[in-house]
Amino acid sequence: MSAQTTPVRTGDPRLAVRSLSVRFGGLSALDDVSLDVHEGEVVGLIGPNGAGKTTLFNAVCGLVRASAGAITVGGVPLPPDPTRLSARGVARTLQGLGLFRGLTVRENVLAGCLGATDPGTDAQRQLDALDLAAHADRSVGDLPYPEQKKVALARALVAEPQLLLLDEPAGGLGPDDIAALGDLVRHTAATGCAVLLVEHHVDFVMGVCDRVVVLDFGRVIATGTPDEVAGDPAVDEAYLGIEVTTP
Ligand SMILES: Nc1ncnc2c1ncn2[C@@H]1O[C@H](COP(=O)(O)OP(=O)(O)OP(=O)(O)O)[C@@H](O)[C@H]1O
Repeated sequence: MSAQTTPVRTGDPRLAVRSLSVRFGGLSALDDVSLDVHEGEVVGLIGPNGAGKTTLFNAVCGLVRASAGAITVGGVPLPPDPTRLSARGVARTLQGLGLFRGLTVRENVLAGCLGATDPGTDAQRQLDALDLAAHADRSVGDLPYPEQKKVALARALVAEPQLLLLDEPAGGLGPDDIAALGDLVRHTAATGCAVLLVEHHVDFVMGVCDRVVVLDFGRVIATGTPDEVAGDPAVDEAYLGIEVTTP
C-alpha cells in the first residue's frame, strides 16, 4: 500500500503558530516553530523528552511568553491572559490528571463550565456522554485512574471547545482505554473541533492523527501524515532512537 500524502487544506487554520520562539534564559526551548491545526483535524506533536512540546502548549495558553513569533486562534491573536482562553473556545488537559482531588466528579466537570448559562445541564450532558454519570457524586480521587483521565477529558470537552489541546491523554492507560480514547478524539474532531495532541505513545499518535509534527531540541524536524513522518530518517534518529546509517 502506498504511503498517504499530506492532504491539501484550504481556509484559515483554527490554530496558527508562526515562527514561535521561547527562551528560558540561555536555553532555546522553541526555535522558529510554525504549525497549523485546522477545523476537524487531529495533529500530533511528538518528540523526545525536553523537545519543547509542553512549552508550545504553554505558549498557546499564555503561560509562557514568546520571544518571537505569533499565535492566532480563528485568525485572532490569543489574549495573553490564560484565564480568558475558554471564552475563546480553547480547552486543555494537563499531563497526568490535574484534577481537583477534594471535589466530586461533577464538581470537576463544572469547573470547565465557566461562563456557561446553564452549567448544570452542560455538565450532566458531558457526564452522560462519557459514561461518568453513575460516578457523578463520588470524590474524583476514589475513581480508578482511567476513569479519572476521563473526568479530565470531560472537563475539557464540556464547553465544546473549538481548539482542544491534549497533553499525554494516553499516559497510564491500558490498550482498551487507549482504543476508547482514540474513538473519542476522532469523534471530537468530527464535530469540527481542532485537536492538537502531545503524546509519547507512538502507535496511538500514528493511529489517531491526520498529521504529525515532530520537534527535536525546540525545532520542527518533520511534518506530514503519520506514514510520511514514520518513514523520515531524521525522525527515526531523533525520536525513536534508531541510529541511521548511510550506505
Ligand atoms: N519554566 C521553565 N524554566 C526553565 N526551563 C524550562 C522551563 N520549562 C521548560 N524548560 C526547559 O525547556 C525545554 C523544553 O521543555 P518541555 O517541557 O517543553 O519539553 P517536552 O517536549 O514537553 O518534554 P516532556 O516530553 O519530557 O514533557 C527543556 O529543556 C526544559 O528543561
